[in-house]
Amino acid sequence: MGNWKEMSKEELEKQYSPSRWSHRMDEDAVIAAHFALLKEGTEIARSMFQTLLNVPYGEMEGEKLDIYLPSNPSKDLPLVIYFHGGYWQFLSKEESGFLAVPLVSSGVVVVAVDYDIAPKGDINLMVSQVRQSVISIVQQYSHISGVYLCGHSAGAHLAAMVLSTDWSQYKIIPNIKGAFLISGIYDLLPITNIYVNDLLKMTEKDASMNSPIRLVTQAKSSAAMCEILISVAQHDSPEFRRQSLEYFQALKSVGLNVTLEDVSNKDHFDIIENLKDAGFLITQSILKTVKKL
Ligand SMILES: N[C@@H](CC(=O)c1ccccc1NC=O)C(=O)O
Repeated sequence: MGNWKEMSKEELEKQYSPSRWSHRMDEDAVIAAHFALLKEGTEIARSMFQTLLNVPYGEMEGEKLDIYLPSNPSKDLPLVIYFHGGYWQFLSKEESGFLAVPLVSSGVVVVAVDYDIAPKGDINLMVSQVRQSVISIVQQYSHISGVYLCGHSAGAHLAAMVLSTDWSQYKIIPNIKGAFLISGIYDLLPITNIYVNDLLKMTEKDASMNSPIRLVTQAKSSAAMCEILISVAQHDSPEFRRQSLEYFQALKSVGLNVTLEDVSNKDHFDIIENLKDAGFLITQSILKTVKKL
């Protein structure tokens, strides 16, 4: 899978430092602006809509989610579950409500999920938490018209891991109708020996077992009815772009319903920040898919 094995540690660290590829700002500024925008957008969403904040989906302290509700909730609304990015070590649901602004305004329920980021949580715990969050939502909201997943960066990885879940080990099988995977990582092996793994402390076995690109056979059976949209930014690094392309090809080769969207003039950060706007390409794709427009 690619030529990352031939790259020096220095080159790999550059490829897996999204902030170094932005054409808009320098590294520190793009990350600072990212945090500020997501936080501000989340506060706007909380002021606009009825919310249920800090709803538990499990026993552990970190297993909480926020629900953003349309004002006239009818019975069969679509529901989008969002998993935030931040390399499994930054961000939280407190910065994950921004995308509710255009979606909830159009009659979609939005759920933002917290999971225990590193160093508190490891990759196995995070994957099991996001799976449990989906189960919990489906149990509580039996009247919705469909459940859709959305994730950015590390959150797209987690959403992809949900698609590859063997649900026979759970009490119910959630009917996931679609997934929006934005600038994700689908093979974790390239990051096991670089700075990203300093806090995560994944072994190669952890990385391999939690790599969606190695679990497409499971996705083929668990996500057979799912509409999958993989988006990647023009100014994502070549390695990030390769990861999206190869995951797209792998899902396509087993016959899944998957589309790849190359989003021009965006980088790793504004590709998700722009989901606060109704007119943005990916917002429109999400609305079309979940509302069957
Ligand atoms: N060191 C990384 C940091 C990073 O990827 C990041 C940092 C804060 C919030 C989100 C991030 N990335 C993806 O979600 C970078 O160079 O961008």
